[in-house]
Amino acid sequence: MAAGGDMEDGNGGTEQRCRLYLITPARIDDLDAFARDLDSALAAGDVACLQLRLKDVGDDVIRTAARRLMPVAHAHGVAFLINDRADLAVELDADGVHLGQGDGSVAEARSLLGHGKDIGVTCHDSLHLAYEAGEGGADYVAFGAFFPTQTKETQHTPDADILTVWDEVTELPSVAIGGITPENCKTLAAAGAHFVAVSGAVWSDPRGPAMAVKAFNAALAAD
Ligand SMILES: Cc1ncc(COP(=O)(O)OP(=O)(O)O)c(N)n1
Ligand SMILES: Cc1ncsc1CCOP(=O)(O)O
Ligand SMILES: [Mg+2]
Repeated sequence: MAAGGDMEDGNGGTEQRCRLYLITPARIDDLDAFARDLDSALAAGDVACLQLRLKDVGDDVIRTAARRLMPVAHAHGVAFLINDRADLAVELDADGVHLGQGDGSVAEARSLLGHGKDIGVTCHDSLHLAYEAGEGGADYVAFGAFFPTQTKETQHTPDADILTVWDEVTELPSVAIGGITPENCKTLAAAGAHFVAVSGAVWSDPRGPAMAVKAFNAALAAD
């Protein structure tokens, strides 16, 4: 799905249907140390995508982080998306953008990014928002938060059934997000999620991010 990295979902013939989608912490104090952690995490197993999700920082901080981290992602064949900002995604030649309901339209992002890039849309617990995003030309829709999370204040807590319904009515990939761990991710994959988007359970794992990636891939591969 993306030029610089492989965001193909499992339906593309890979042996594992549901794949891991990583999201950076909202704040990265030591960029070089994070880049080393990222490199070891991506070397540890299959990851479809990394989303740079810095919050409450200036554009130059996002630019610096993207220029340091995108090459690491691409070295492992991992797509690199920017959160919120289609304009920066274009400027930085990222593989796409993730848009929340307040981050501008798919049409606007597509006019900036063109068709070779991935545009994802937050759809909370709403099939209506997902249909709207799909009709607008989104490349994936994201539902969540499925489990309690400390990473983001969320009002929406969908049931996993929404993933099954979505999988039955369309081939447009779905991403599940919110409090996902190696212990609970399989329920979402079994329900139909094409990707599980994860932040805290990887970057805050006391065993280190590489062991967390291994644990997720072991859980997602298990029957
Ligand atoms: C894959 C994925 N899904 C949902 C979100 C949340 O986006 P949004 O609602 O715009 O909230 P912020 O992440 O911008 O705080 C996401 N970033 N990625
Ligand atoms: C960005 C976002 N959107 C809904 S929940 C969430 C946080 C995901 O992070 P974590 O995997 O740590 O719960
Ligand atoms: Mg957003």
